[in-house]
Amino acid sequence: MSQQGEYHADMMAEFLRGSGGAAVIDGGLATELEANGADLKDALWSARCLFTCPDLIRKVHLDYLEAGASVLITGSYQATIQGFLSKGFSQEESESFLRRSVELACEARAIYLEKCSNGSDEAKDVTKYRKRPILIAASVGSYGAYLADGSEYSGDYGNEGTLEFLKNFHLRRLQVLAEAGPDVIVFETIPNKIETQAYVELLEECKLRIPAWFGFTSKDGVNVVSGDSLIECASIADSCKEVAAVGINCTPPRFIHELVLSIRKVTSKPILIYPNSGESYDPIRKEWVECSGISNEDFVSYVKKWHEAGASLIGGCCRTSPDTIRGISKALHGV
Ligand SMILES: C[S+](C)CC[C@H](N)C(=O)O
Ligand SMILES: N[C@@H](CCS)C(=O)O
Ligand SMILES: [Zn+2]
Repeated sequence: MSQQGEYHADMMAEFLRGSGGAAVIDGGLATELEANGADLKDALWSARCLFTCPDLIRKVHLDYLEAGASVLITGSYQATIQGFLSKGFSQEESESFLRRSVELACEARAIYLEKCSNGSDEAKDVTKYRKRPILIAASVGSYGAYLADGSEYSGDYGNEGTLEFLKNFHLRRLQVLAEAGPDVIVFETIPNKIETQAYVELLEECKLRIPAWFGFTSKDGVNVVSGDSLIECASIADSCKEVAAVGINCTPPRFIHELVLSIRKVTSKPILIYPNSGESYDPIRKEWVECSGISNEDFVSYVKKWHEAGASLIGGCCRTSPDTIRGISKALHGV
């Protein structure tokens, strides 16, 4: 393994050791922003909150820490320079929103850790306040997220989906997010092989000096949503020394066990999973079809099996909440 690869692997091993062998990722950020009254019916979706209600983003991060999360994923999933420019913001403003997404999560962590050690009565509630290692993961949503038409769930980018186009699309955003000081970059809801390749090439060219995590999305439990082979996508991620964890996000819980077993065949890196509730998304109405998902209790009942199958970073994606995270934390750590 290269020196950089070893450094990232050591950092992950230390984080997982400090997390009792398995770490809890947070739950749906957009979901919880919406539950707190934010309006996401916009092409920027949750990224809109970076300028309409940044304090709410910080509050939701804090709620997830109090629920037991040890990884906060930033509000930059649908935050792109191109998306902000098309709303009339300048390049400078667009870059500052990206930086803000990381700062808000860092601020929530600092507030939380201060509360853990300030000796107040509130801090004595060990179900909410436990000093522990906490990572800030800067979210990079796929090109399909920017398109705002749900194409992160199809991976169908038409003629624009070339390697060069995708690399150009993500380059500056990735640099700005990395410079804002997160612990990790997390590429979320990756729908196809070409975007996987684009991310890996960018990571190899950019030398960000922080590890990257890859989360693929599947709708059949076998392949990624485009129909490209998950095994091939996960192998491409595994081959990159900058990649420190590989896994699945925003995918129905019923598919996760098989997907973890498949990924384990092609990587020895830590496996992350943060499924959605299993509901389907209507990208035109920007609403979830509620009757199609599972309950928190059913979601949490899977957690131990996912861990036994090889997942060591476990959380929730869209339509999961602090209650889901409390359940995951209890299942893994008893609190
Ligand atoms: C992960 S999906 C629910 C995010 C929202 C989507 N890109 C949209 O703009 O409708
Ligand atoms: N990380 C995003 C969703 C990715 S599908 C969020 O939680 O809102
Ligand atoms: Zn999601």
